Amino acid sequence: KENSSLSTIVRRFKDSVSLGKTHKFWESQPVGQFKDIGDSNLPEGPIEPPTLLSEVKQEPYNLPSQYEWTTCDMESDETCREVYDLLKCNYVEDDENMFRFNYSQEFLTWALRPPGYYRSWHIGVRAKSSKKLVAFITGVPARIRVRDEVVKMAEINFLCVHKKLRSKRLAPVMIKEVTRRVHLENIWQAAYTAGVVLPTPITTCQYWHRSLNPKKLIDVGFSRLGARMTMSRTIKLYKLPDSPATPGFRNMELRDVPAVTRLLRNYLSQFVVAPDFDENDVEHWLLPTENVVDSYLVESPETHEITDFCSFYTLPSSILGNQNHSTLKAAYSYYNVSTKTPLLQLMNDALIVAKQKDFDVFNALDVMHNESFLKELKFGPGDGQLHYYLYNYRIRHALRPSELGLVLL
Ligand SMILES: CCCCCCCCCCCCCC(=O)SCCNC(=O)CCNC(=O)[C@H](O)C(C)(C)COP(=O)(O)OP(=O)(O)OC[C@H]1O[C@@H](n2cnc3c(N)ncnc32)[C@H](O)[C@@H]1OP(=O)(O)O
Ligand SMILES: CNCCCN(C)c1ncc(F)c(N2CC(C(=O)NCc3cnc4ccccn34)C2)n1
Repeated sequence: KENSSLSTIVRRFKDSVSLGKTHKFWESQPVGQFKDIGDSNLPEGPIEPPTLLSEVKQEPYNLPSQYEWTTCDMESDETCREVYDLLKCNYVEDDENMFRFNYSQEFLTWALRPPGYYRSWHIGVRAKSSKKLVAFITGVPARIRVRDEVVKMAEINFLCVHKKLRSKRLAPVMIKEVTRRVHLENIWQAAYTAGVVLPTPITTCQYWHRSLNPKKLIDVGFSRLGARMTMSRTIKLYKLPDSPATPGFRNMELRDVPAVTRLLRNYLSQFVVAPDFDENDVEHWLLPTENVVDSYLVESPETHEITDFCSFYTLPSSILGNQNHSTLKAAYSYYNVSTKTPLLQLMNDALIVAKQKDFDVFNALDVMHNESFLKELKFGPGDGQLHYYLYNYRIRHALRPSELGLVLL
């Protein structure tokens, strides 16, 4: 978006203010502090040592008296529906409150039940009287490599407080409670992302968007007709072939897990921060799951070697207050590896299959090697930034997005 809208200016102002304001909660936490930026005497690694499990607070943190903790069993359709409804109405919106993420129920059960997950890390808050779910926060276990150290971490996500309960300091209680429950499993680090600036990002990424259905995107206000552009010229600009160009480009299947794991582990080893995926992880996170995650690979027609891989996840957004459309169908670039097929061609094939699947837009962060294809494949810079954070682990210098090999949902 060339001329920054007022909301972007306001957000940038808030971001810069955040650097100056006191963060009563975050200044009490073992995270990089703004005052420490540039202090290269501070060692890289854990900020606080682990404590003895007997020393971890055994009972949950106190909630305001009218609320109670609940563990959300995502295997229960009823509970999963309650979580879905809470997020559908109260989760992340864009700066102009035109869109709100609408993570599907099947996406949530996939995102929250990876190998080795803990049900106790799916934490809800209910009103005692109505039993209504009013807040949520989750963790899932992950092995994250930072430089040459593989660290057991919790990936924290889906922090949500009902709109009616905002600005009551509930979020810090949710965060302390998930921290306590993660500590009980002898895990002392976490990774998380947010659209807001907190102490202290390890890197800040830019979102890029590739129009697939430009007419709808303009109708709903996601994008604007370019200067000196007509609608028909815009539709032609973003037109894509009907089928992928790469010979041997096909859906990933269960039998491909070992080869894809090798390909991905080798590729991710070049980044400073990246997941340490094994075959079980690859089977869960990357095997195609309808309406949740799509993954493709290139199998050489001659040698049957698997040489390239690309994937994207499905995250629709509710369109708030538009007569003609209620849902924005968005695909988010996930993990991509190119060893033989040029990344540009591989990603163009990803755009082609996403368009075939009726997505309206294909989003990508400027992480890994994504910058090499964004402009050429007609992605435009978004106004959303995504800040990456580690909890209880210091990185001496902020990373460039291209040094990051981690995509959170
Ligand atoms: C070892 C294991 C560790 C595990 C934990 C690792 C840490 C995990 C951290 C969580 C990773 C989450 C990853 C995601 O899910 S990011 C997505 C977050 N969710 C949304 O944006 C959905 C819509 N918004 C809401 O539901 C509420 O506004 C939330 C719940 C976000 C804040 O509620 P509310 O607006 O009613 O505010 P408050 O009065 O209760 O509390 C104000 C305090 O909260 C700090 N705040 C505000 N927004 C965030 C945020 N996104 N991450 C961390 N902290 C945040 C804020 O700076 C202030 O602290 P301080 O500035 O005074 O210090
Ligand atoms: C905690 N998990 C982090 C990932 C959650 N993710 C995917 C996310 N976090 C912050 C963002 F800034 C963002 N953006 C995608 C870009 C975009 O599409 N912006 C227009 C738009 C359409 N729908 C929505 C809904 C909410 C916010 C912006 N929206 C900006 N994505």
